[in-house]
Amino acid sequence: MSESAVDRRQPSPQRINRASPHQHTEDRQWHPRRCSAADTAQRLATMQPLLSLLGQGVIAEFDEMLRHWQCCLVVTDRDGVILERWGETPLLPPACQAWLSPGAHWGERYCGRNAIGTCLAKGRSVDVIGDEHACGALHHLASFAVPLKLPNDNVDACLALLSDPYRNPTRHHSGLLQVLSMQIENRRLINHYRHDHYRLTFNSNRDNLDSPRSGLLILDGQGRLVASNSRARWLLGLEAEHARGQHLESLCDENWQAIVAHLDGDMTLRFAGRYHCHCRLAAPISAAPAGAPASPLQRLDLGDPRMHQAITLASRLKDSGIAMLIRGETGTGKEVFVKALHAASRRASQPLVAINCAAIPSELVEAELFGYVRGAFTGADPRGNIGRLREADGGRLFLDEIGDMPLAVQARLLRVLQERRVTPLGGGVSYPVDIEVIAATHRPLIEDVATGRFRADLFYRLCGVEILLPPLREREDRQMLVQAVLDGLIRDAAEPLRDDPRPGFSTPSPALLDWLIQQPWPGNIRQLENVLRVAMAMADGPVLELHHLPANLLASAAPPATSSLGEATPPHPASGSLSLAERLAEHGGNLSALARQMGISRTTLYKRLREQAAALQA
Ligand SMILES: Nc1ncnc2c1ncn2[C@@H]1O[C@H](COP(=O)(O)OP(=O)(O)OP(=O)(O)O)[C@@H](O)[C@H]1O
Repeated sequence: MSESAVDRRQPSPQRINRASPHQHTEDRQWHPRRCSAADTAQRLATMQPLLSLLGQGVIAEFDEMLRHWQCCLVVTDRDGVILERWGETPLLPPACQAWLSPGAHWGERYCGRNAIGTCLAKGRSVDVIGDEHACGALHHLASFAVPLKLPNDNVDACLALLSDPYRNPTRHHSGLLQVLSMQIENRRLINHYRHDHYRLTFNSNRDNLDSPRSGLLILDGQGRLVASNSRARWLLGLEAEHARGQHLESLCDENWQAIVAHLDGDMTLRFAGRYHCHCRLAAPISAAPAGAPASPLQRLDLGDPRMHQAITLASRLKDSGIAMLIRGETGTGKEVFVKALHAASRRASQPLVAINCAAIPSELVEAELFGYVRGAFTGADPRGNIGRLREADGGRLFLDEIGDMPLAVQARLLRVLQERRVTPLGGGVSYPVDIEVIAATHRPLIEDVATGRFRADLFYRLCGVEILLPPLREREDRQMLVQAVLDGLIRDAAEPLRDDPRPGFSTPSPALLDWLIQQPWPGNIRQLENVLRVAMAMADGPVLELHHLPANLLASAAPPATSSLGEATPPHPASGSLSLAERLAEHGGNLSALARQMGISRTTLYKRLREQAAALQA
């Protein structure tokens, strides 16, 4: 008999057979439970992203080792419920095997001390061998567990190796688990941030840069730290909560521009003034020109062919002087698109001045646009006003809802665009302006030209090219967009909610994602954003579930009808038979609250109220 075989038959008396004075009490108190099939299925669905990541080759690499050690590997959710199992444990008694299959609940509240439950409770790796388990049914086991963390560092799962306790395999088992958990942590970080962040991998040995033991820093376009793996924080002596937001330049001796110049190549950086590390910087997947951060426009390209076409067109024309008219239903992201276009253009450092032609009373549009001299009209600011056109000098003027511009103002605007000079109201002096103009509308403006509501000459000056943004329900990248909108909400909430104990990372459960993707979204991305905001507020963890949405929100989706855009546009959600004025009264006159419920902007609501009032008077 070989030495290792002898070892296998000789369990350590201290660990395996040590009698516990409380053993019998504990046996009665602690016992693993099984979740119902429905509960297990729900848990599996929630953790699907992690399970498919494990299935994508992470586990396959260790198959042979599991067979050799005759042990099994399980992954559990945050409660300690086993979700999946790999490998066999032929030496374990059948009663024990039952606790290694999906649905078995290893939470400490049922099993007492055990590697899985205790690891999840403490948030660190734990090994429990033989009668160290509180539950007598588990005394035949040696179990080793490591926590798995989300990109925001919160533990959401656990990975455990389970075997009979006779092999004394602690060192190998915990080593394997550490490597696996690092690999999973890295994959999750890379997957989560792959689209618009840089990845800096570092190691003391150039040949080990691909190892899961390498440090990994996730950086934004300016070189600020957005996330990191635990190995990187350990190597650099960073605390998780203080690491975020630090600039890479404060950690090493090189400036960001010089580091970006080495994109995809190897380089050496000196960290903390002492440690020389071999490093490799990888670009975000969507970054187009090598070495440059992804442009704000490209970041909107999440995989929908029509959005891709719109973004490509805008990217080509952004500095050409050709006027662009952005058209799309309310909430499709026209303003976001214009802001991204401006930020990506040569005029990015100059002002982008937006004016919403639907929101300003028609008699004030001229004053707002062209400005006025002192005492130009009753009620005017006594100091005069230079007007939005001159405010935009050197930059870009964004005329939102251009279809609502009064005809008289259209004539004056046309003159300004032809002469490139502005004359304020009440004054004879004209001022030169250097502006690019970009306009947006939800209306088919060409039809307004045909009916005489919009000047043809102004239309052709503003519409060198029309860029159409697809409604959300027709976009093929809805899944990516849901996560992008969530990421935006988390970023927005980060500052004011710094003391909020809720996790800073959210992801929809498969069921919620499915539901979100199926909805007709009459209010497009704005409505989706509002729904996600509600889910985030209702959720008590990082996973947003369908049941986090109030029933009225779930019921508010309606089938598409035909709109003035000439495309399918659903009716307003939950419109019922109440007039807008009545619904406004129900909201205590709060325009924002009603607009939010309808999934439209305040401006659009205000306009619809005016239209309804006019229709009632007619
Ligand atoms: N690509 C995107 N990623 C994340 N959020 C987005 C995106 N596009 C739009 N949004 C969000 O959707 C909402 C509506 O966007 P935006 O105001 O640009 O739409 P719009 O078409 O100009 O609407 P309206 O016609 O009603 O003025 C905003 O709150 C914005 O933050």
